[in-house]
Amino acid sequence: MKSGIIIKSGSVAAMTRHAALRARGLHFSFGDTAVLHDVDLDLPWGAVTAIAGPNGAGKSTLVELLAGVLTLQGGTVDCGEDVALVVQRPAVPDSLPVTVRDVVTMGTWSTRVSRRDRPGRAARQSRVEEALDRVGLADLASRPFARLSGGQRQRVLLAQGIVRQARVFLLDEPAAGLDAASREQTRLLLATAASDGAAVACVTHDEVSIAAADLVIRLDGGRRVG
Ligand SMILES: Nc1ncnc2c1ncn2[C@@H]1O[C@H](COP(=O)(O)OP(=O)(O)OP(=O)(O)O)[C@@H](O)[C@H]1O
Repeated sequence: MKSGIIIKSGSVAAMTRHAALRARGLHFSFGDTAVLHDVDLDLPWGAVTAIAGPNGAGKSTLVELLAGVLTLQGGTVDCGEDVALVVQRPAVPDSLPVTVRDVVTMGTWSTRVSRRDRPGRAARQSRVEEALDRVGLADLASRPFARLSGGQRQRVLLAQGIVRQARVFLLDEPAAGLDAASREQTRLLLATAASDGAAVACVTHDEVSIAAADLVIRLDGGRRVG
């Protein structure tokens, strides 16, 4: 993956021109505490971008701004695409009776496709089953979402994004708390999404994931340092 297809076949300048998501001059503060200072970035199509940096550098804040979960205070984010956000610790009340399959099926509720162009029920169901299979959760499809581990919940959200046919995936520490085999499986999933053309960005502390990424964005103290 370090030999990212795009880097080898085109220039970084070309990737920048065709960025799936472009952010300029991002500033963000929690109260009086500034946590991001003038951050610029481009997420290219067809590549995995690792967002790295020490604890408290502002990585999660950055991803939440890019996904629109936090409201911009300064700067711009341009992205005309459906963004799938896979948060660090997907939470759900224990009493909420939703299964893994239900959560993935929510990906078929896209409002970006007109009712007329929406695939039929059977096609939607088979898309859900394929996505469950792709993230390795087919065996857990009927289990309540609240009874999954953190890493499994992240994979469910990833499957939901796949079903939604999201073109931009933002993941906050998809490797955190996973064993080596699951980390490798997640890296492969992200690489496959990128080789299918999606723009993938993941916050990570995992050196193997950073080394495997096509591009690395480094933050320190809320500033872009690489
Ligand atoms: N809701 C909040 N209210 C106040 N300060 C916050 C809040 N969320 C984050 N911060 C602060 O903003 C800074 C950046 O936090 P952020 O979670 O974005 O860093 P991070 O790089 O993702 O860290 P980590 O690697 O530990 O997950 C930290 O100093 C943190 O304490």
